[in-house]
Amino acid sequence: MLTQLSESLSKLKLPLRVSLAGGPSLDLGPDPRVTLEILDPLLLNDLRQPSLDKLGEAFIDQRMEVRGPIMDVVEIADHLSMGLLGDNSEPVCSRTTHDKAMDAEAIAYHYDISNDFYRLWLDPEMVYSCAYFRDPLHDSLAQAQINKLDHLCRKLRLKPGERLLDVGCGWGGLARHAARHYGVSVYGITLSKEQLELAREKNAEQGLEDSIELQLQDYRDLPGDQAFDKVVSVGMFEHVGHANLQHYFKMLYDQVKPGGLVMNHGITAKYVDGRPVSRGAGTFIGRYVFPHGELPHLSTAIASMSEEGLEVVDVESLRLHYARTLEHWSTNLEARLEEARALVSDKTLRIWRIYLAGCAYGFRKNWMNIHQILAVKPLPGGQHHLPWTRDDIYS
Ligand SMILES: C[S@@+](CC[C@H](N)C(=O)[O-])C[C@H]1O[C@@H](n2cnc3c(N)ncnc32)[C@H](O)[C@@H]1O
Repeated sequence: MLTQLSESLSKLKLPLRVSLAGGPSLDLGPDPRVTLEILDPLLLNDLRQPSLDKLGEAFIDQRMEVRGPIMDVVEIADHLSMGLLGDNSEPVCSRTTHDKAMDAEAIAYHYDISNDFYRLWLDPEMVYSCAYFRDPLHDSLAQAQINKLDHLCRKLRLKPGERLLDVGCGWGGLARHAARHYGVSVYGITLSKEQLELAREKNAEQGLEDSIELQLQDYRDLPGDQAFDKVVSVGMFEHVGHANLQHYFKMLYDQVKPGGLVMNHGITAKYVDGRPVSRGAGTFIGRYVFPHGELPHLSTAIASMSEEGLEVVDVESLRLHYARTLEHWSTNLEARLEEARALVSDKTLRIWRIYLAGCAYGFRKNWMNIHQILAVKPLPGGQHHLPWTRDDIYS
Protein backbone atom coordinates (compact mmCIF):
# COMPACT_ATOMS: atom_id res chain seq x y z
CA MET A 1 0.00 0.00 0.00
CA LEU A 2 2.79 2.35 0.89
CA THR A 3 4.45 1.74 -2.45
CA GLN A 4 1.46 3.39 -4.19
CA LEU A 5 2.43 6.60 -2.46
CA SER A 6 6.15 6.26 -2.60
CA GLU A 7 6.63 7.88 -6.00
CA SER A 8 4.93 11.16 -5.13
CA LEU A 9 6.29 11.26 -1.58
CA SER A 10 9.90 10.29 -2.09
CA LYS A 11 10.59 13.08 -4.59
CA LEU A 12 9.96 15.53 -1.70
CA LYS A 13 13.24 14.55 0.03
CA LEU A 14 12.08 15.26 3.57
CA PRO A 15 13.65 14.03 6.84
CA LEU A 16 10.47 12.02 7.35
CA ARG A 17 9.67 8.35 7.86
CA VAL A 18 6.16 7.20 6.98
CA SER A 19 5.32 3.83 8.43
CA LEU A 20 2.32 1.52 8.50
CA ALA A 21 1.56 0.16 11.98
CA GLY A 22 3.27 -3.22 12.25
CA GLY A 23 4.25 -3.03 8.59
CA PRO A 24 6.70 -1.47 6.15
CA SER A 25 8.10 2.04 6.35
CA LEU A 26 9.35 4.55 3.82
CA ASP A 27 12.07 7.15 4.45
CA LEU A 28 11.62 10.26 2.35
CA GLY A 29 15.18 11.39 3.01
CA PRO A 30 18.25 10.49 5.06
CA ASP A 31 18.22 10.73 8.88
CA PRO A 32 14.47 11.16 9.45
CA ARG A 33 13.71 13.51 12.35
CA VAL A 34 10.01 12.70 12.38
CA THR A 35 7.97 9.53 11.97
CA LEU A 36 4.33 9.45 10.92
CA GLU A 37 2.92 6.10 11.82
CA ILE A 38 -0.29 5.34 9.95
CA LEU A 39 -2.71 3.47 12.21
CA ASP A 40 -5.69 3.61 9.85
CA PRO A 41 -4.86 2.36 6.30
CA LEU A 42 -7.67 4.53 4.87
CA LEU A 43 -5.50 7.50 5.73
CA LEU A 44 -3.12 6.56 2.92
CA ASN A 45 -5.64 7.98 0.50
CA ASP A 46 -5.67 11.35 2.31
CA LEU A 47 -1.90 11.48 2.12
CA ARG A 48 -2.18 12.04 -1.63
CA GLN A 49 -3.74 15.45 -0.88
CA PRO A 50 -2.35 16.16 2.59
CA SER A 51 -3.98 19.42 3.69
CA LEU A 52 -2.95 20.53 7.17
CA ASP A 53 -6.45 20.12 8.59
CA LYS A 54 -6.58 16.51 7.37
CA LEU A 55 -3.17 15.76 8.88
CA GLY A 56 -4.12 17.45 12.14
CA GLU A 57 -7.42 15.60 12.29
CA ALA A 58 -5.71 12.25 11.71
CA PHE A 59 -3.44 13.00 14.67
CA ILE A 60 -6.16 14.11 17.08
CA ASP A 61 -8.43 11.18 16.12
CA GLN A 62 -5.50 8.79 16.67
CA ARG A 63 -5.57 7.51 13.11
CA MET A 64 -1.93 8.53 12.95
CA GLU A 65 0.79 8.70 15.60
CA VAL A 66 3.71 11.10 15.36
CA ARG A 67 7.20 10.73 16.77
CA GLY A 68 9.77 13.51 16.99
CA PRO A 69 9.87 17.03 18.45
CA ILE A 70 6.47 18.66 17.92
CA MET A 71 7.97 21.75 16.23
CA ASP A 72 9.71 19.45 13.73
CA VAL A 73 6.47 17.54 13.20
CA VAL A 74 4.66 20.77 12.29
CA GLU A 75 7.43 22.00 10.01
CA ILE A 76 7.75 18.70 8.14
CA ALA A 77 3.98 18.29 7.89
CA ASP A 78 3.86 21.72 6.27
CA HIS A 79 6.62 20.83 3.80
CA LEU A 80 4.85 17.59 2.97
CA SER A 81 1.59 19.44 2.42
CA MET A 82 3.20 22.23 0.40
CA GLY A 83 5.20 19.73 -1.67
CA LEU A 84 2.05 17.97 -2.82
CA LEU A 85 -0.53 20.77 -2.81
CA GLY A 86 1.44 23.93 -3.58
CA ASP A 87 1.40 27.14 -1.57
CA ASN A 88 -2.27 28.13 -1.68
CA SER A 89 -4.33 30.22 0.65
CA GLU A 90 -7.73 28.93 1.66
CA PRO A 91 -10.24 30.17 -0.91
CA VAL A 92 -13.12 30.89 1.41
CA CYS A 93 -13.37 32.91 4.58
CA SER A 94 -15.40 31.24 7.28
CA ARG A 95 -17.63 33.93 8.76
CA THR A 96 -20.53 33.72 11.16
CA THR A 97 -23.15 36.11 12.47
CA HIS A 98 -22.09 35.94 16.08
CA ASP A 99 -24.64 36.15 18.86
CA LYS A 100 -24.09 36.13 22.60
CA ALA A 101 -25.12 32.51 23.15
CA MET A 102 -22.88 31.24 20.37
CA ASP A 103 -19.92 33.27 21.63
CA ALA A 104 -20.41 32.15 25.23
CA GLU A 105 -20.35 28.51 24.07
CA ALA A 106 -17.23 29.06 21.97
CA ILE A 107 -15.44 30.73 24.89
CA ALA A 108 -16.38 27.95 27.31
CA TYR A 109 -15.08 25.37 24.80
CA HIS A 110 -11.64 26.99 24.72
CA TYR A 111 -11.13 28.60 28.14
CA ASP A 112 -13.09 26.43 30.55
CA ILE A 113 -11.17 23.20 29.94
CA SER A 114 -9.08 23.42 33.14
CA ASN A 115 -7.28 26.29 34.88
CA ASP A 116 -4.66 23.79 36.05
CA PHE A 117 -3.94 22.80 32.47
CA TYR A 118 -3.31 26.44 31.45
CA ARG A 119 -1.22 26.92 34.58
CA LEU A 120 1.16 24.19 33.35
CA TRP A 121 2.43 26.20 30.42
CA LEU A 122 1.57 29.89 30.90
CA ASP A 123 3.69 32.33 32.95
CA PRO A 124 2.94 32.73 36.70
CA GLU A 125 0.41 35.55 36.11
CA MET A 126 -1.29 33.43 33.40
CA VAL A 127 -1.23 36.06 30.70
CA TYR A 128 -2.72 34.46 27.61
CA SER A 129 -1.60 36.78 24.83
CA CYS A 130 1.56 37.80 23.00
CA ALA A 131 4.51 38.73 25.29
CA TYR A 132 7.03 41.49 24.58
CA PHE A 133 10.68 40.42 24.39
CA ARG A 134 12.60 43.62 25.10
CA ASP A 135 15.76 41.53 25.22
CA PRO A 136 15.08 38.75 22.70
CA LEU A 137 18.17 36.80 23.74
CA HIS A 138 17.66 36.76 27.48
CA ASP A 139 14.08 37.56 28.48
CA SER A 140 12.20 34.64 30.04
CA LEU A 141 8.51 34.23 29.24
CA ALA A 142 7.61 35.59 32.69
CA GLN A 143 9.77 38.69 32.14
CA ALA A 144 8.44 39.21 28.62
CA GLN A 145 4.85 39.07 29.88
CA ILE A 146 5.61 41.70 32.52
CA ASN A 147 7.24 43.78 29.77
CA LYS A 148 4.07 43.46 27.69
CA LEU A 149 1.76 44.46 30.54
CA ASP A 150 3.95 47.46 31.22
CA HIS A 151 4.19 48.38 27.53
CA LEU A 152 0.38 48.49 27.39
CA CYS A 153 0.11 50.59 30.55
CA ARG A 154 2.69 53.05 29.25
CA LYS A 155 1.00 53.36 25.87
CA LEU A 156 -2.29 53.99 27.70
CA ARG A 157 -0.54 56.67 29.84
CA LEU A 158 -2.29 55.33 32.93
CA LYS A 159 -2.33 57.74 35.89
CA PRO A 160 -3.26 57.18 39.55
CA GLY A 161 -6.98 57.47 40.16
CA GLU A 162 -8.03 56.71 36.58
CA ARG A 163 -10.62 54.07 35.70
CA LEU A 164 -9.54 51.38 33.23
CA LEU A 165 -11.88 48.99 31.43
CA ASP A 166 -10.27 45.65 30.45
CA VAL A 167 -12.43 43.90 27.82
CA GLY A 168 -11.55 40.18 27.80
CA CYS A 169 -9.54 40.27 31.03
CA GLY A 170 -8.54 36.58 31.08
CA TRP A 171 -6.98 35.61 34.42
CA GLY A 172 -6.58 39.27 35.36
CA GLY A 173 -2.82 39.76 34.87
CA LEU A 174 -3.14 43.16 33.21
CA ALA A 175 -5.70 44.38 35.76
CA ARG A 176 -3.36 43.49 38.64
CA HIS A 177 -0.30 45.04 36.96
CA ALA A 178 -2.18 48.27 36.21
CA ALA A 179 -3.73 48.51 39.69
CA ARG A 180 -0.49 47.72 41.52
CA HIS A 181 1.98 49.78 39.51
CA TYR A 182 -0.18 52.58 38.09
CA GLY A 183 -2.72 53.15 40.87
CA VAL A 184 -5.77 52.80 38.62
CA SER A 185 -9.04 51.06 39.40
CA VAL A 186 -9.98 48.37 36.92
CA TYR A 187 -13.26 46.90 35.72
CA GLY A 188 -12.62 43.73 33.73
CA ILE A 189 -14.95 41.38 31.87
CA THR A 190 -14.62 37.81 30.60
CA LEU A 191 -17.00 35.15 29.32
CA SER A 192 -15.10 32.31 31.00
CA LYS A 193 -16.41 31.18 34.39
CA GLU A 194 -13.21 29.27 35.20
CA GLN A 195 -11.06 32.29 34.40
CA LEU A 196 -13.21 34.57 36.49
CA GLU A 197 -13.01 32.34 39.53
CA LEU A 198 -9.24 32.01 39.46
CA ALA A 199 -8.70 35.67 38.53
CA ARG A 200 -10.72 36.76 41.58
CA GLU A 201 -8.72 34.38 43.81
CA LYS A 202 -5.47 35.84 42.49
CA ASN A 203 -6.71 39.40 43.07
CA ALA A 204 -7.60 38.51 46.66
CA GLU A 205 -4.27 36.74 47.30
CA GLN A 206 -2.47 39.85 46.12
CA GLY A 207 -4.67 42.20 48.18
CA LEU A 208 -6.07 43.97 45.11
CA GLU A 209 -9.79 43.29 45.47
CA ASP A 210 -10.57 46.90 46.35
CA SER A 211 -9.14 48.28 43.15
CA ILE A 212 -10.25 45.53 40.72
CA GLU A 213 -13.77 44.39 39.90
CA LEU A 214 -14.11 41.48 37.47
CA GLN A 215 -17.42 40.25 36.06
CA LEU A 216 -18.77 37.58 33.77
CA GLN A 217 -20.15 39.87 31.07
CA ASP A 218 -20.37 40.10 27.32
CA TYR A 219 -18.91 43.25 25.74
CA ARG A 220 -22.33 43.86 24.16
CA ASP A 221 -23.81 44.31 27.65
CA LEU A 222 -21.48 47.11 28.74
CA PRO A 223 -23.49 50.22 29.64
CA GLY A 224 -21.91 52.69 27.21
CA ASP A 225 -21.91 55.61 29.63
CA GLN A 226 -18.40 56.95 28.99
CA ALA A 227 -17.38 56.01 32.53
CA PHE A 228 -13.76 55.05 31.80
CA ASP A 229 -10.63 57.09 31.23
CA LYS A 230 -9.01 54.28 29.25
CA VAL A 231 -10.14 51.07 27.57
CA VAL A 232 -7.95 48.08 26.72
CA SER A 233 -8.78 44.85 24.90
CA VAL A 234 -6.07 42.21 24.59
CA GLY A 235 -6.42 39.01 22.60
CA MET A 236 -10.19 39.36 22.52
CA PHE A 237 -11.18 40.88 19.18
CA GLU A 238 -10.34 37.59 17.41
CA HIS A 239 -13.64 36.34 18.92
CA VAL A 240 -15.76 39.23 17.64
CA GLY A 241 -16.25 38.37 13.96
CA HIS A 242 -16.33 40.62 10.90
CA ALA A 243 -20.10 41.07 11.12
CA ASN A 244 -19.82 42.59 14.59
CA LEU A 245 -16.56 44.49 14.26
CA GLN A 246 -18.15 47.88 13.79
CA HIS A 247 -20.46 47.35 16.74
CA TYR A 248 -17.56 46.13 18.88
CA PHE A 249 -15.55 49.30 18.25
CA LYS A 250 -18.67 51.41 18.85
CA MET A 251 -18.99 49.68 22.24
CA LEU A 252 -15.36 50.55 23.07
CA TYR A 253 -15.94 54.14 21.92
CA ASP A 254 -19.06 54.43 24.06
CA GLN A 255 -17.25 53.33 27.24
CA VAL A 256 -14.45 55.89 27.14
CA LYS A 257 -14.60 59.58 28.12
CA PRO A 258 -13.87 62.17 25.43
CA GLY A 259 -10.09 62.59 25.29
CA GLY A 260 -9.59 58.99 26.54
CA LEU A 261 -7.53 56.25 24.96
CA VAL A 262 -8.51 52.87 23.51
CA MET A 263 -5.97 50.08 22.95
CA ASN A 264 -6.87 47.08 20.80
CA HIS A 265 -4.24 44.31 20.82
CA GLY A 266 -5.10 41.35 18.59
CA ILE A 267 -4.20 38.90 15.85
CA THR A 268 -4.74 40.15 12.30
CA ALA A 269 -5.04 38.37 8.96
CA LYS A 270 -2.31 38.35 6.34
CA TYR A 271 -4.70 39.14 3.50
CA VAL A 272 -6.95 42.17 3.27
CA ASP A 273 -10.14 40.10 2.82
CA GLY A 274 -9.27 38.12 5.94
CA ARG A 275 -9.00 34.74 4.19
CA PRO A 276 -6.76 32.32 6.06
CA VAL A 277 -3.48 31.09 4.61
CA SER A 278 -1.94 27.69 4.42
CA ARG A 279 -3.79 24.69 3.18
CA GLY A 280 -6.29 24.04 5.91
CA ALA A 281 -4.39 25.36 8.96
CA GLY A 282 -7.07 28.03 9.48
CA THR A 283 -9.82 25.44 9.07
CA PHE A 284 -8.24 23.27 11.77
CA ILE A 285 -7.98 26.21 14.19
CA GLY A 286 -11.60 27.21 13.52
CA ARG A 287 -12.90 23.69 13.93
CA TYR A 288 -10.95 22.55 17.00
CA VAL A 289 -9.27 25.46 18.76
CA PHE A 290 -11.20 28.72 18.46
CA PRO A 291 -14.71 27.97 17.16
CA HIS A 292 -16.09 30.96 15.24
CA GLY A 293 -12.80 32.85 15.60
CA GLU A 294 -12.14 35.32 12.77
CA LEU A 295 -9.09 37.39 11.95
CA PRO A 296 -9.73 40.75 10.31
CA HIS A 297 -6.92 42.46 8.44
CA LEU A 298 -5.23 45.46 10.12
CA SER A 299 -6.79 47.78 7.53
CA THR A 300 -10.28 46.45 8.35
CA ALA A 301 -9.74 46.99 12.06
CA ILE A 302 -8.45 50.52 11.50
CA ALA A 303 -11.31 51.34 9.11
CA SER A 304 -13.90 50.15 11.66
CA MET A 305 -12.28 52.13 14.46
CA SER A 306 -12.17 55.25 12.32
CA GLU A 307 -15.80 54.87 11.26
CA GLU A 308 -16.77 54.80 14.93
CA GLY A 309 -14.93 58.04 15.67
CA LEU A 310 -11.72 56.65 17.15
CA GLU A 311 -8.60 58.38 15.84
CA VAL A 312 -5.81 55.83 15.36
CA VAL A 313 -2.57 57.30 16.68
CA ASP A 314 -0.11 54.37 16.86
CA VAL A 315 0.22 50.86 15.45
CA GLU A 316 2.86 48.27 16.36
CA SER A 317 3.34 44.79 14.90
CA LEU A 318 4.46 42.13 17.39
CA ARG A 319 4.51 39.17 15.00
CA LEU A 320 7.90 37.76 15.96
CA HIS A 321 7.14 38.35 19.63
CA TYR A 322 4.11 36.09 19.26
CA ALA A 323 6.13 33.39 17.50
CA ARG A 324 8.54 33.46 20.46
CA THR A 325 5.70 33.48 23.02
CA LEU A 326 4.08 30.44 21.41
CA GLU A 327 7.41 28.63 21.27
CA HIS A 328 7.68 29.11 25.04
CA TRP A 329 4.11 27.88 25.61
CA SER A 330 4.64 24.86 23.37
CA THR A 331 7.99 23.99 24.97
CA ASN A 332 6.45 24.30 28.45
CA LEU A 333 3.55 22.03 27.52
CA GLU A 334 5.79 19.44 25.84
CA ALA A 335 7.86 19.27 29.04
CA ARG A 336 4.75 18.51 31.12
CA LEU A 337 2.75 16.12 28.97
CA GLU A 338 2.29 13.55 31.71
CA GLU A 339 0.75 16.12 34.07
CA ALA A 340 -1.38 17.47 31.21
CA ARG A 341 -2.76 13.98 30.50
CA ALA A 342 -4.19 13.91 34.00
CA LEU A 343 -6.02 17.22 33.45
CA VAL A 344 -7.58 17.08 29.97
CA SER A 345 -8.71 14.41 27.53
CA ASP A 346 -6.24 12.84 25.12
CA LYS A 347 -7.99 14.58 22.21
CA THR A 348 -7.84 18.02 23.85
CA LEU A 349 -4.16 17.56 24.60
CA ARG A 350 -3.43 16.56 21.01
CA ILE A 351 -5.37 19.61 19.74
CA TRP A 352 -3.52 22.01 22.04
CA ARG A 353 -0.11 20.51 21.15
CA ILE A 354 -0.75 21.04 17.45
CA TYR A 355 -2.26 24.49 18.00
CA LEU A 356 0.63 25.88 20.05
CA ALA A 357 3.42 24.49 17.86
CA GLY A 358 1.47 25.25 14.68
CA CYS A 359 0.77 28.86 15.60
CA ALA A 360 4.42 29.41 16.59
CA TYR A 361 5.32 28.18 13.11
CA GLY A 362 2.56 30.23 11.47
CA PHE A 363 3.63 33.52 13.08
CA ARG A 364 7.25 32.82 12.13
CA LYS A 365 6.18 32.19 8.53
CA ASN A 366 4.05 35.37 8.37
CA TRP A 367 0.78 33.48 7.92
CA MET A 368 -0.80 36.06 10.23
CA ASN A 369 0.25 39.06 12.27
CA ILE A 370 -0.60 40.74 15.56
CA HIS A 371 -1.04 44.46 16.10
CA GLN A 372 -1.42 46.83 19.00
CA ILE A 373 -3.59 49.67 17.74
CA LEU A 374 -3.82 52.73 19.96
CA ALA A 375 -6.60 55.23 19.35
CA VAL A 376 -7.91 58.36 21.01
CA LYS A 377 -11.50 59.52 21.32
CA PRO A 378 -11.00 63.17 20.43
CA LEU A 379 -12.48 65.93 22.58
CA PRO A 380 -15.53 67.71 21.08
CA GLY A 381 -13.32 70.37 19.43
CA GLY A 382 -11.09 67.69 17.87
CA GLN A 383 -8.07 68.14 20.13
CA HIS A 384 -6.55 65.60 22.52
CA HIS A 385 -3.88 65.62 25.20
CA LEU A 386 -1.47 62.97 23.97
CA PRO A 387 2.21 64.02 24.08
CA TRP A 388 3.57 65.30 20.78
CA THR A 389 6.24 62.60 20.65
CA ARG A 390 6.49 58.99 21.82
CA ASP A 391 9.52 59.69 24.02
CA ASP A 392 7.52 59.14 27.22
CA ILE A 393 6.81 55.51 26.32
CA TYR A 394 10.42 54.56 25.74
CA SER A 395 12.24 56.72 28.29
C1 LIG B 1 -7.02 35.12 24.65
S1 LIG B 1 -7.91 35.57 26.07
C2 LIG B 1 -6.96 37.00 26.56
C3 LIG B 1 -7.06 37.28 28.00
C4 LIG B 1 -6.26 38.45 28.53
N1 LIG B 1 -6.60 39.68 27.89
C5 LIG B 1 -4.78 38.18 28.44
O1 LIG B 1 -4.09 38.88 27.70
O2 LIG B 1 -4.31 37.30 29.15
C6 LIG B 1 -9.43 36.28 25.44
C7 LIG B 1 -10.38 36.81 26.49
O3 LIG B 1 -11.49 37.44 25.82
C8 LIG B 1 -12.67 37.09 26.52
N2 LIG B 1 -13.82 37.25 25.61
C9 LIG B 1 -14.01 36.69 24.41
N3 LIG B 1 -15.20 37.06 23.87
C10 LIG B 1 -15.76 37.91 24.76
C11 LIG B 1 -16.97 38.63 24.80
N4 LIG B 1 -17.88 38.53 23.82
N5 LIG B 1 -17.23 39.45 25.87
C12 LIG B 1 -16.34 39.53 26.89
N6 LIG B 1 -15.16 38.86 26.92
C13 LIG B 1 -14.88 38.05 25.88
C14 LIG B 1 -12.43 35.66 26.96
O4 LIG B 1 -13.33 35.28 27.97
C15 LIG B 1 -10.97 35.77 27.40
O5 LIG B 1 -10.94 36.26 28.73
